[in-house]
Amino acid sequence: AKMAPTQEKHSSEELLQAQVDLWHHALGFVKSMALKCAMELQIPNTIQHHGGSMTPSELAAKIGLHPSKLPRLRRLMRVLIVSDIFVVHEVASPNKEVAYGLTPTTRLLAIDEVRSNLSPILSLILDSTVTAPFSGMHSWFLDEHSTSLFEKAHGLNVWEMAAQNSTYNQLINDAMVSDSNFLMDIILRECSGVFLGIKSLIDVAGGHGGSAKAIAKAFPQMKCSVLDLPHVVEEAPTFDHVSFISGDMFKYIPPADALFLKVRPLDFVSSLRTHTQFTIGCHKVSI
Ligand SMILES: C[S@@+](CC[C@H](N)C(=O)[O-])C[C@H]1O[C@@H](n2cnc3c(N)ncnc32)[C@H](O)[C@@H]1O
Repeated sequence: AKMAPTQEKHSSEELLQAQVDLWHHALGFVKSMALKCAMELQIPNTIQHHGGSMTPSELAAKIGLHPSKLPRLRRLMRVLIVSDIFVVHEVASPNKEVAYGLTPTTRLLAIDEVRSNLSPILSLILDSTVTAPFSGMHSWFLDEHSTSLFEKAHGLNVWEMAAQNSTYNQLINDAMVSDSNFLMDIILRECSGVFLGIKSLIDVAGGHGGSAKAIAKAFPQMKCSVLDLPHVVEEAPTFDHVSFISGDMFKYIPPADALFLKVRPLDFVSSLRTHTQFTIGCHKVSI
């Protein structure tokens, strides 16, 4: 009798490469966690305050690590250097020491750059309330009634959690302001024309007013308001020229010349590239 076709034979090299690919993919989370760790150890700020360059031992001493952790600090930094989060260069010393430096990416995390500091939004993205639900993704798929991955894991949605927990409320509100400060500079630089002629504007679900503040500053004649949920508005700062309205956008939005709705859809398929869309009246702008 004819034998069943045997499994296609692969060379040892192909098998080993396939195994390495699996390992790389499975360990992808190490990149995120290394970034979280560097932020929590204040590494971007520490290097920035030291003039933009530090040797591993200088860095370890400054952030308060025991000398026994130095080899692991080098390893952490190697992960981040491979991802172009930091750079490394050799310093002119007899023992050929290296020094770590910042890149345009990490400069966005250094506290001195107040307007464009993205660490609050990254702290939210890397928070365990956001990352942990991903390990239950299969049960979300198998549950026909589940809404979001977050809700499946926590039993309530992000806004409900923020309403119940003031620390979480602050984490979210600060995150949104940091994203808005950064993006509004670019939006106002690239397409401020869409705002011309508008006398009153409401930023719908505008958080703590990061966007509204930037618009009001660029267009002082415009009456700018922010509509958001009560637990957000209660903690909102006060700004000249921006008023806050507490309410639910699904129930009532006060009239205005323009409604501004800034959303940031995450496109997981195209490897987590994000883009921003904002809508003003009939204009829909994507950057
Ligand atoms: C992802 S944040 C975006 C904040 C802001 N638009 C920005 O781009 O920085 C979503 C905001 O929607 C608010 N929100 C959620 N549900 C809402 C509702 N039903 N009515 C009004 N605001 C709501 C949240 O409190 C939060 O501030």
